[in-house]
Amino acid sequence: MEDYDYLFKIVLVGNAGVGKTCLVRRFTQGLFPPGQGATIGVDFMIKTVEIKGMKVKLQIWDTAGQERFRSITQSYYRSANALILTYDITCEDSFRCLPEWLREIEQYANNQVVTILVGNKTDLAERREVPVRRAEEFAEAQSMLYLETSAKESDNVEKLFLDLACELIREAQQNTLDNTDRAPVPGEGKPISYLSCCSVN
Ligand SMILES: Nc1nc2c(ncn2[C@@H]2O[C@H](COP(=O)(O)OP(=O)(O)OP(=O)(O)O)[C@@H](O)[C@H]2O)c(=O)[nH]1
Repeated sequence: MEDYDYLFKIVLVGNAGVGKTCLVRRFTQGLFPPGQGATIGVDFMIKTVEIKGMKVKLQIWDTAGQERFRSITQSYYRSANALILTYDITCEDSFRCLPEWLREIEQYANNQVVTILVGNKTDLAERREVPVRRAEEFAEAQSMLYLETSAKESDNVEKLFLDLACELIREAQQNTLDNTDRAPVPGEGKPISYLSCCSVN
């Protein structure tokens, strides 16, 4: 027996140094690690949360932002249910690279993937280089959700992962409904569980 109702795979992508590892560590372990080194390849963490009485297991994959790991990290996109596309609000460069990340997503992720744009490091407001409005417009144009966070101050980090989990549950339930509503095609087999629950012994 599985000990959860839903299992979702979430992958974080974005330039090196934007704070992907810190976001994951803050959410899964409740800490902001000092002197966090660059991620090598990919890292993996699990956290189970409870949403509306359901156990939701989140498999969180933290990918390296450095270009040299790109061929490894791309292979993790395919099976992702959600992608957290992260930039640093104090680093214009990390925002300017977003179209490049979107091309990667388009090429390697499945077309059902839920993508959220995250501007991290809001605690460094005095060093902000990317205005909120600009990021909002970019996210809207790309049909992405958008949120700003601070892994350091723990601002919006819990909200980021829980909102994403809620959205994934909503989509999963919608897909189940769509499949259940589908009229049976003549000759198409029915699942055994359906037949057995209707049989009279
Ligand atoms: N002030 C501030 N610093 C942050 C925040 N998040 C991360 N940092 C710092 O940014 C630097 C990079 O953080 P990481 O989490 O390693 O960044 P990353 O995106 O995982 O980097 P790669 O593994 O190289 O892709 C570290 O020095 C962190 O301490 C934040 O919310 N606020």
